[in-house]
Amino acid sequence: MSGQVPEHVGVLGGGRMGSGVAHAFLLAGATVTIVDRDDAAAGAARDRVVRAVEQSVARGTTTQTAATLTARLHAGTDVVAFAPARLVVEAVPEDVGLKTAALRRVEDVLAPGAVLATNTSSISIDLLADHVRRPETFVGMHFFNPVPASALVEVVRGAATSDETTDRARGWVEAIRKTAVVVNDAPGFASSRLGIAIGLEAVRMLAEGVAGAADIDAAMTLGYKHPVGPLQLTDLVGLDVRLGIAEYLARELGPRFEPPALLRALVAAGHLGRKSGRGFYVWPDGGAPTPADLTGLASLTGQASR
Ligand SMILES: NC(=O)c1ccc[n+]([C@@H]2O[C@H](COP(=O)([O-])OP(=O)(O)OC[C@H]3O[C@@H](n4cnc5c(N)ncnc54)[C@H](O)[C@@H]3O)[C@@H](O)[C@H]2O)c1
Repeated sequence: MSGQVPEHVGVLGGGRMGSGVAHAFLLAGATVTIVDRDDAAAGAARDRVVRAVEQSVARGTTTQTAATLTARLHAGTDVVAFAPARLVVEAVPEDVGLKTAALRRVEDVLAPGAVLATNTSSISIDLLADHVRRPETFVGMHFFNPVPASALVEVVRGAATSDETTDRARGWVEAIRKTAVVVNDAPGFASSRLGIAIGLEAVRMLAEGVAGAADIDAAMTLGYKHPVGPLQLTDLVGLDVRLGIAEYLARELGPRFEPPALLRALVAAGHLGRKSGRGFYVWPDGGAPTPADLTGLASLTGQASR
């Protein structure tokens, strides 16, 4: 296990998650190379990381200067730049075809022994491992959004991931001052599976009239010290996103993850949560959310609502 980050870290796809991963490894002392699909995307990725670095310096999260940190940041479009990396984290969009092609391209330039990690939030590690030549050095590193504010990384080991690869990934997570949980490859890993289970039950309770949205959320924030209640969290993540994950888990794990009719009705009505201004709550610009009136929609589901 390593208490240090690798000297060189590669990040494929410098979007929301990739730029966060790059920022975390830069702060921990690595030289970080981001590769994105074209010059514009690579430039945007670099700008995102530079902004995040400047914020960290302003907040006093690091004693290094922004200039020192960004001197170790590179962004481009050719995966050949990953050749010196001991770790590459893939963070391209959640699409099996895109990811398998990208992983193969990266593996072609990596030195034997380098670890190739994927930040997939739902795709099976074993499924992706079927497309790489060295599955023993392939592992999931599931970062959470936003990366700088999140304390957790799920290290997801596939059937072929070696103990050494798992230990190195766990050590690197600790070196960027986050906590690793090691999870065997399974649909939804640990975090999404538990989070969705609570979220779906909260929607069913709302539809059955057990309690209103604010009371259901308070039961978890005050009763269980969750930072956000399950219905408000569903609004923040996006009802459409959570519906997609629930459908996937229902296919993989059975009917206990079947999405409630109320969730489907809200998505069909375009009530997707904060991003559309309305979900289980109404989200006024700059104001505090208030529980939405779901009477009409709940009746569409054929279930009682209060
Ligand atoms: N957003 C989240 O909350 C979250 C949380 C955990 C994990 N994830 C996972 O992280 C991954 C990335 O998600 P995101 O939200 O950062 O997406 P994003 O759309 O913000 O970023 C994707 C990046 O990949 C780049 N890209 C696309 N095709 C590419 C290619 N062929 N080669 C190189 N770069 C390419 C895009 O230009 C973009 O910069 C997904 O697998 C997602 O499931 C997302």
